[in-house]
Amino acid sequence: MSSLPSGAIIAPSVLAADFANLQRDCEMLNVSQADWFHIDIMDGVFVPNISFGMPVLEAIQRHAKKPLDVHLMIVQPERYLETFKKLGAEIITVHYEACPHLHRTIQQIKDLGCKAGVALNPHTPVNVLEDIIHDIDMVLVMSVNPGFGGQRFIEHTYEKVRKVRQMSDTVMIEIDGGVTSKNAKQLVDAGAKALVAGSFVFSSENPIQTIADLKNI
Ligand SMILES: O=C(CO)[C@@H](O)[C@H](O)COP(=O)(O)O
Ligand SMILES: [Fe+2]
Repeated sequence: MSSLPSGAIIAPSVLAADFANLQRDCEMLNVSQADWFHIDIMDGVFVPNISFGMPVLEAIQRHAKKPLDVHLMIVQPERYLETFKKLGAEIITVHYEACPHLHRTIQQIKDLGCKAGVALNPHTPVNVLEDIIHDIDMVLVMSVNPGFGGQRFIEHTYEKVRKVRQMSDTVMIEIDGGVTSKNAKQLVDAGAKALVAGSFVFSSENPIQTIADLKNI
């Protein structure tokens, strides 16, 4: 991806924001050192939880002044790609496990002018990406089972990140789930570039400072 910051990209997950104060939390992210807004879309089918949909994303878009990094935990994501683009998505990530025609789905995302990411569940080996990795902009390595914020980081993630980095020098690697200041540096050292953090940021006393701490690992 072009014009990337030299350090880690910090992408706070809006799933952990206070939805009764969404504008306030978006404005907090705007003034913080956060690079992206991470947007978790869950359909209750691919994952056992429903997060939020288009009206909420439309509200986020009105207040967010940074790129929207949209993580689709839904079946048949190709049905909604155009809508997510219209709602401001700059990066769209679909799950390998949800896309039988992954190459086509990736092309559709790129044809919309978005960056294309592929997410892997914790049990999915990285070698399934062998024939697609050079067509995508980002690999999202799930470091928890998708569906919920606030879960514990799976330690095997470091090994997966190293394997993805061996497959490609250039692909962006994003880590999602249970990221804190305790594991952030080791993840970056293993080859990660973008770190998603939900509860660690929004449950902290001073989210702006917490984001700055992650940024400066
Ligand atoms: O995609 C997901 C969960 O499925 C994540 O983006 C979580 O929202 C991250 O939250 P924390 O684990 O950082 O609390
Ligand atoms: Fe996510």
